[in-house]
Amino acid sequence: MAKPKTMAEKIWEQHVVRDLGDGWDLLHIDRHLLHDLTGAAALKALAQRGLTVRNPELCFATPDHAVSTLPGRTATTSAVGAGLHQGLRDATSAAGIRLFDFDAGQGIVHVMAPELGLILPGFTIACGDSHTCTNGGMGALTFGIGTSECVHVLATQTLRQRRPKMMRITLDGTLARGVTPKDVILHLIGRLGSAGGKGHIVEFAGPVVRAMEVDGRLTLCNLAAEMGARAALIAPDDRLFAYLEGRSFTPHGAAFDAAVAQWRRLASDEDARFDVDLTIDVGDVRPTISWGTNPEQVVAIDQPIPDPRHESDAARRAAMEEALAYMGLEGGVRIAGTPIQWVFIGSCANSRLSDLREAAAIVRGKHAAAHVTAWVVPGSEAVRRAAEAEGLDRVFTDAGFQWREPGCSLCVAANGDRVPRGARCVSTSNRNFVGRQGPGARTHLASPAVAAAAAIAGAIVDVGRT
Ligand SMILES: CC(C)[C@H](C(=O)O)[C@@H](O)C(=O)O
Ligand code: SF4
Repeated sequence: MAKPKTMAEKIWEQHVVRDLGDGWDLLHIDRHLLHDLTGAAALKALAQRGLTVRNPELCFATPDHAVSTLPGRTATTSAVGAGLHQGLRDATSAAGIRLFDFDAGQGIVHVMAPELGLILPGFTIACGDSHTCTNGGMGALTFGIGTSECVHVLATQTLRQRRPKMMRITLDGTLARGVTPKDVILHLIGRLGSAGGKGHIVEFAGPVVRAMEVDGRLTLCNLAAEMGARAALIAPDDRLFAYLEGRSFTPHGAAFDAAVAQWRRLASDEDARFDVDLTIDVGDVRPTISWGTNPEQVVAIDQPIPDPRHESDAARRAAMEEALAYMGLEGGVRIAGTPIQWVFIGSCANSRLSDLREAAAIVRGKHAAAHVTAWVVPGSEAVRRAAEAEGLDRVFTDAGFQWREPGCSLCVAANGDRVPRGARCVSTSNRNFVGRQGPGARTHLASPAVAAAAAIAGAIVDVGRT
């Protein structure tokens, strides 16, 4: 009998072009996604080496990191981004690569690609970006790679990879009311640590994942990068097939049915062996928020910030003290009640339609606190249009929030926009590193619901109690 395999092993084996020895394989890449930073740089480097793109029809590009998100923007509104955007336009047009430009499907690459049906179960996906793992929520095997590896993929449509270790995290229980996929993944990162998934491809499984909408699965896989995982993925199921049917790049008619039959066989075999196999009951997870400068420094919203004086490990204690000093917080004090000045609802972690609905449900009929600047940045033009069609933009603008154009925006502050020094921002993004949202800016990672509630209250509040 054939050896039982994990889902990642099945996809991996279907894509091996050559065994390179020493645990390395050369893999075929089904889709290569390019953005305005690494994508444009890789195309430039390729041209400089006199090489051409092997399969332009398998490459798809969009400008997201450095574009302006100001309403009414053009390609030159962002002074930092203008050159990068033009570079991506020129290079993709010269290479014959399809560019989803402004007013033509633009968005954060990890938001627009799944919604267009560009990511299908069983595909291998490469992108010069660490959050490529988001796409594992679609049942794809992903590779977040560096610019030089992007050049390799452009030239050969293959990628050299070392065979990974496999980890499964089975999420058991039933989520409490008001607890979102973002809370679950922040909780998991807090519990397992920011190196908890290191060297592994993480498969999320179990009843909580099965009950989760596709958008939520994308959020879960997105933050696997913050657990150090090489990739994350979720077995495709009827919920995903229903999501995929009819999307622009999804197969249609009989081809779709045939694809579904193939996709059903991707799930890990019953007896498949994982190097690490965890089962975690998430029934008691509460809305969760980060307090520090690393995504593992999180706390349930009704709990006090951990006190470094109670930490016995000296290195950890020092890291906690340093984080608290940067964040302007004190250990042992309840996090709820901390005044905030900024809110950012956006990023590839949480800028899909369901995220905007989650935030709008809290904001509707209320107004942001006078001292708070609150931005809503939809993940893609398609999300923006869908949200506007159901009036969500008005819900936000009536409440004093800014309704912006799609892009990475304040998640990484690479387009010139930034949270001011010393300002405290509740952000639905995925990284809270020192200076991530601007020099001296203080970031608290949270769900759209927690961020929206904080904007209204002008302080971090327990959404369970608003
Ligand atoms: C700029 C890009 C290469 C980077 C990444 O790799 O993730 C960015 O998207 C981020 O989130 O920090
Ligand atoms: S939204 Fe943030 S995390 Fe996602 S790709 Fe852009 S910069 Fe990276």
